[in-house]
Amino acid sequence: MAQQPIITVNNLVKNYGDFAAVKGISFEVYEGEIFGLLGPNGAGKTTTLEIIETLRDKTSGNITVDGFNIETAADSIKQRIGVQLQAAGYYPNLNLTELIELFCGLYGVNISPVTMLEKVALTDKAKAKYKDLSGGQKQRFSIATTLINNPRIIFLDEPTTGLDPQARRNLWDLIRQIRDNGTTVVITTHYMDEAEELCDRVAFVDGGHIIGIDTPDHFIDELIAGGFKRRKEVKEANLEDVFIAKTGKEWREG
Ligand SMILES: Nc1ncnc2c1ncn2[C@@H]1O[C@H](COP(=O)(O)OP(=O)(O)OP(=O)(O)O)[C@@H](O)[C@H]1O
Repeated sequence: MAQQPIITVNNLVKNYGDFAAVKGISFEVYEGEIFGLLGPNGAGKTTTLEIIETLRDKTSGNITVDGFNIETAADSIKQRIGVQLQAAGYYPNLNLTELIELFCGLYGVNISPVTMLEKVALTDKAKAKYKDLSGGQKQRFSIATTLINNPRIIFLDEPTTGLDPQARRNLWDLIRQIRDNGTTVVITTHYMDEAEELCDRVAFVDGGHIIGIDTPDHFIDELIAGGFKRRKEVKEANLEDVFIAKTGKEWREG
């Protein structure tokens, strides 16, 4: 079956004053995939995401999200997407149930907080405050908040940074589950193992340009076909596998 684009970015340019952060990039995100934007610090990933999310103005270029043009239908786009807020966005004195109720009010939707917390395995923290959660729990909670308006697409900017190996793997499972339930996921990450494991396709961004888009498998096969060889013989496991084998796979953060 042909892949249906749900996001189309055409020749996007973003200048901050004299500085060109995004220099004419084009790509499509397909419906139902996990799409990764990869690249070094300052490559222009967050800028690109924020423009697609309608949070930042572009300098030029065309973008459509779920059939809506960002210039003429930003409000319709906002209704169809879920964006992870930075931690500072959460009221410190509200517990998770109250925070979800607050978000439901903002979106004008009626969903039980327990249902949302169940999706991210946080029902036992329903009465806890956000600030008292572990790093992995905070990330899961913020992913739950992206799902409240039943979005077509969610955007996750480095969702596993700072998490331990179990918490990262559990978050990968959660993100796959969200994809399997029909939500398209756009993610940025600096972890290549994460991108390889999680993303259906990735785009490499460097210096404001896209320098390649493909599946992780194709990229790797292409490199090998070009004669690339790792210097060291690769073992069948790595230190992270040892860590997981010794400490288990269960949720760690209570
Ligand atoms: N508001 C701003 N004003 C001026 N320059 C900015 C602004 N926001 C970002 N930049 C610059 O634009 C470039 C791209 O930044 P961006 O945050 O999009 O990169 P990134 O790929 O997300 O990087 P990282 O991986 O570090 O998050 C950087 O050189 C950054 O300093």
